[in-house]
Order: sequence, then structure tokens, then C-alpha cells
Amino acid sequence: MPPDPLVALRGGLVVSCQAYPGEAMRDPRTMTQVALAAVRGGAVGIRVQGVADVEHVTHAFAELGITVPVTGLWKDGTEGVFITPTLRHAVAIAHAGATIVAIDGTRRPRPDGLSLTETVAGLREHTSALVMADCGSLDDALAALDAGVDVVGTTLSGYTGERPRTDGPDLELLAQLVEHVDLPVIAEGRVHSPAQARAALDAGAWAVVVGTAITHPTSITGWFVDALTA
Ligand SMILES: CC(=O)N[C@H](C=O)[C@@H](O)[C@H](O)[C@H](O)COP(=O)(O)O
Repeated sequence: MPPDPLVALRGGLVVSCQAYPGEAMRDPRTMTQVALAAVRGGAVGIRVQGVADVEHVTHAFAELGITVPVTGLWKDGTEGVFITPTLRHAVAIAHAGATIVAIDGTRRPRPDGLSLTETVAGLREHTSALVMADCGSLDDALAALDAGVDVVGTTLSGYTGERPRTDGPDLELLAQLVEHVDLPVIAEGRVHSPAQARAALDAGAWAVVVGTAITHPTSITGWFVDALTA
């Protein structure tokens, strides 16, 4: 059986609460409020970006007695390997309070020259956090399994060149991971409706992460505006 925090996520919705550089909502207090609203709505997990947001959300949860596991990541840059790209970033996110640290789980060279295996080993040496590999293909996820991660996600499908950027979630990749990777598989990326979330669970996802469609008002507004102006 997987570790307890992963058991807590099973069959549920994880809400990713992220604002991008320069946006009005990019503030740890705002993201904490969004996270609290998501928990009130039934989210079984929260995903947040950056040391300050992880600290703020985990402190608020502790004060309020909320035990929902927090997955943390640190985005550094926008090109190539940018999701928790190095061991330094990963350790900082774990020390900020994340129960699960999401890291780039692709086979691309990492900026600090460490392999994924070395990164996972380093994280285990310095912290007790679980490790989620954000993958872009089946080969990524198989390599991540070998590297010793605890859970894999389809997070980077459509963003690394190995898979097409589907309109909705990459259910085909999800099914491949569920069949071939003996770890919990999290569906993440472009889940834009409750029906798509349900389809991901039905395809074998351990849990479903939704970000933009719940927590990014600028994108959601744009979808409506596009519909009105088409
Ligand atoms: C590719 C990348 O940078 N993904 C990031 C990972 O944390 C976030 O920007 C996404 O919002 C998150 O994965 C959830 O996906 P969606 O927002 O599509 O529901």
C-alpha cells in the first residue's frame, strides 16, 4: 500500500492553486485563501507553487487543523526543465512544509547535472517528503519508477515535445501509465470539466489534479469571452 498521504488522495480531487509572475493573485495570502476555499469544496489535496506559498498554506492548514496533504513545487523559468528543476529547489520545497514534492520527472538533463535517481536519493537523505514525478511520456514515467519516486503524474504531457498537447487531459498517456507503471498515477494537465475529471478517474487515475479550470480566473474569463466573441 502507498504511504498515507497518497492513500488520502485516492479517488479524489487535488486543486492546484497557482498564479503566474506579474499577476494580481500572485500573493501567498491569496493562494492560501484559494486553497482554503478548495478544501471547503471537497478537495482532498492541494498543489502550490513556490517556497512562500508552500509555507503560507501549510502554516494556515496546521493552525486550522486541516490535514489535507500539500504538494509543493518551485517553478524556475518557463523553458526546458523548470518544475522544481534541481535538488536545491526540491529540498527547499520540502523544508517549506510540503508533504509531497513535485519535481520535473522527464529524462531531460537537469540544470544541476544530477540524474533523477540522484535527485530522489538526495531528497530522501535530507527530508521525509514523498516525491511526485511530473512526466511527459510513458518513457519518462518508467525512468521515474526506476529512479525511486513515489507517484507519477501526466503533468508535462504536451509540454515536452513527446506527446501532442491535447485539448483536454491526455487520457491515452494516462491509460499507458496505469497499465505499465506500478505506482499511483495522477492525472494532471488540462482537466477542464467535471466530466473530464471523472473520465480520468475511470481510466485508472489515482487522483485528479485541476488547476486552471478552478483557480485561474483570467483563463476562465477568457474561455467565456472567446465563446461570446466567436
Ligand atoms: C505544464 C505546467 O507548467 N504545469 C504546472 C504545474 O504545476 C501548472 O501550470 C498547471 O496549472 C498544473 O499542472 C495543473 O494543470 P491545469 O492548469 O492544466 O489544470
